[in-house]
Amino acid sequence: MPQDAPVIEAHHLTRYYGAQAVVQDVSFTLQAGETLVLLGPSGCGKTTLLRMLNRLIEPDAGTVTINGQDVRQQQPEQLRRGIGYVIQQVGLLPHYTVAENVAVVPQLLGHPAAQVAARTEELLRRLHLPPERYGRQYPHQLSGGQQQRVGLARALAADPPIILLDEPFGALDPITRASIRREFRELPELRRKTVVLVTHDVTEAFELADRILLLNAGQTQQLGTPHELLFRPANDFVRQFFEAERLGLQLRTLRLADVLTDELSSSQSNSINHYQSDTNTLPPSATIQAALELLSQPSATHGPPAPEPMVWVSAPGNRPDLAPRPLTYASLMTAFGRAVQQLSTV
Ligand SMILES: Nc1ncnc2c1ncn2[C@@H]1O[C@H](COP(=O)(O)OP(=O)(O)OP(=O)(O)O)[C@@H](O)[C@H]1O
Repeated sequence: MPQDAPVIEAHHLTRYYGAQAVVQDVSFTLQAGETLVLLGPSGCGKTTLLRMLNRLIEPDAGTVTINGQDVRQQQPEQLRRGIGYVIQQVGLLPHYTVAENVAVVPQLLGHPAAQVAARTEELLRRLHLPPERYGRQYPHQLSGGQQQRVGLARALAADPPIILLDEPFGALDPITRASIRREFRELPELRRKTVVLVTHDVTEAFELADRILLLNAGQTQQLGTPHELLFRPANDFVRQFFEAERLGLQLRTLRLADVLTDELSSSQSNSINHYQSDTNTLPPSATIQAALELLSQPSATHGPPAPEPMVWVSAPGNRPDLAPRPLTYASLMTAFGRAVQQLSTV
């Protein structure tokens, strides 16, 4: 969970190319552990905004402070060693092995050799590149997805508190992309880090973001949680930007606890007699999408109290006295439709 002191503060950032303001008066504040996704159509200024955070581009107006210090007071090289940076083109050093590529920044920072070696091994293993197999290979011997994993390992190697990512999964096919994204999201160390990620992929933004900054023509259209952008769009641009994927985004954003409000707080349940196993049980914090996926598994229960596929929702943490509830497609979709209608009309 985010702590109080801001890690990154962007104040009124503006950048021109010629007469065109490609980033215009953009501000945001990020706390430790938060992930901000910069989202918007091609050319809207996402990369320019990201690169102003680590001084790869200097703003024409506005300031960036990191841990309370103006980045202009720091040498750009020094600043960048404390900030992990991952780009779509990966940018691995072709004449360095995989292990050497991962070790570059910790070595520059003077970390002890044994510590660097141990950290490199650990990261390669965690990103599904066993070091005994891949450590001595060269980048050209790896697939695009594997190179992208090395790029991530390299950005994480010195354990920087801040990571900036520019379309990090952009060059990959959709299946590899989804699986690396899942690995990325589940990396335990990312929970402590402050992450800013550029994408134009709406699903990716909703999967990874704590908050989204939606840009158009260099200007902030809305800064908020995925839930806020979806159900409280600030203007027509925001509403239309999500239109084509609205249903999928609602399924990924709403949680069982959001749609089963009455069911989960009611003490009237006789389902406990039928409750069989926890392999088909979801917590109330699971998304509707996760519940639909579990319902479609062959392992979904068929039996009392319902003859059709059925999963269970465990009681909320504050009501351990309640029994798990059965959930079928029909009951889930009814609750989901009711919740969407309520959220859309408030
Ligand atoms: N070095 C440059 N010189 C002139 N114009 C530039 C330069 N870099 C970027 N631009 C322009 O600034 C605008 C914003 O570019 P930027 O790369 O930040 O957009 P983006 O949202 O990241 O786009 P994409 O999603 O296509 O990568 C674009 O119109 C681009 O043409």
